[in-house]
Amino acid sequence: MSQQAPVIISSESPFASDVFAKRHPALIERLTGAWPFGPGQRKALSELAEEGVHGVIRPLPDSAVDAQLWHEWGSAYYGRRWVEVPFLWAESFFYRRLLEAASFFEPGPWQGVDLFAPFKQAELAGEVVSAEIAALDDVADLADDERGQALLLSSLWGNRADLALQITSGRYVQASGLVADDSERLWKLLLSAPGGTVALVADNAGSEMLADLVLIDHLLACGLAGKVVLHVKPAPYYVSDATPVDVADCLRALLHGKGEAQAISERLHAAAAVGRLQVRADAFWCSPFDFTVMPQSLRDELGSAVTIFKGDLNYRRLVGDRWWDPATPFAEVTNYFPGRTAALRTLKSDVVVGLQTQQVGDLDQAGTSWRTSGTHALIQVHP
Ligand SMILES: O=P(O)(O)OC[C@@]1(O)O[C@H](CO)[C@@H](O)[C@@H]1O
Repeated sequence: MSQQAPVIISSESPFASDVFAKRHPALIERLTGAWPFGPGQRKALSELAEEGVHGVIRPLPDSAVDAQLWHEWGSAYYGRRWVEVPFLWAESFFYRRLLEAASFFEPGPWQGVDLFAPFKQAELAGEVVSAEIAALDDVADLADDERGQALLLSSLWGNRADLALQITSGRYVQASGLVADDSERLWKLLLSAPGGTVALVADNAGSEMLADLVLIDHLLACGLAGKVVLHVKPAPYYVSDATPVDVADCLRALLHGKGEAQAISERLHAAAAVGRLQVRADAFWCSPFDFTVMPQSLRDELGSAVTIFKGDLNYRRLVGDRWWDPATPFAEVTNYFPGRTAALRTLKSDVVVGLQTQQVGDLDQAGTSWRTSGTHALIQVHP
């Protein structure tokens, strides 16, 4: 890479500043409304809300399971205001502190309880998901390549169903357009190594995971993938990020859907039983770093697969959460990554690469918040 762009510090970005000033306090308010938390948890949550807006970053208590790790990871940041440190690190630590406040890792009744479950479950039981499940019967009649493209786009736009984004922006945002579309290259890549391993690094549960599972079924059924490894988060994170339980919930929703949905769920269960579909939840996915410091074991694993990264956060971590010139080639910033890579992402933060300068000018002129509102999306592939 010729030159690294500066890392995004939240105070330099109106979008990132708002995440701390508005999104996090609103989320904490919703959580306190959704759970019968006791006084200790309520106090910890309201202190976290206050700290995020007016205070300085406090470390985890020494008694926390991973206190030592986070003490190291954040040594340069404790005692500073949340918006004055790298956005990527601070958001990740916020979600870790949220779990601490809700006693997620502590032995006791709240241990392992997904505090975002009420929101995830409401989405899965909602009309959007029912309509998606019903529509699968029509998609099944399409020719293979047409069906593949329809499922790829549905997995891509499923990323708009982001519960963190909805907390401050209302329900679903209207889709607008693709600012980069390497989908043809992605199909060529998959066709060039049929029967290989595809790694799908997932983002959100619910509607998006449902679409991801349907795409995975297609890749396995057409022989484009011999095996799919579905990477999810080991713990609740960024509100709607999928965990293994969310994968199981989506498979169950498909199973109860009858018709093609039921058939997909049965095929995926069968694939899981023989190891053709594997679910992995590596601790690295909840760490506050970009993928340049990915552990060697994960690098090796993804290096021999075609890896599809879903969503905004994975994009920020793949290209680096930096103030890139949007015309910087995607290949240049992902060159360090060991394998063949695709990013499927709706744009929900400042970071973007691989666009044309003229195109960026036109988008800026249109006056919309195209980089952060989830109205635009991209499919980028390397090599
Ligand atoms: O990874 P996802 O679910 O697509 O998006 C995560 C997100 O909602 O969280 C961050 C702000 O809180 C942004 O990067 C992005 O908007």
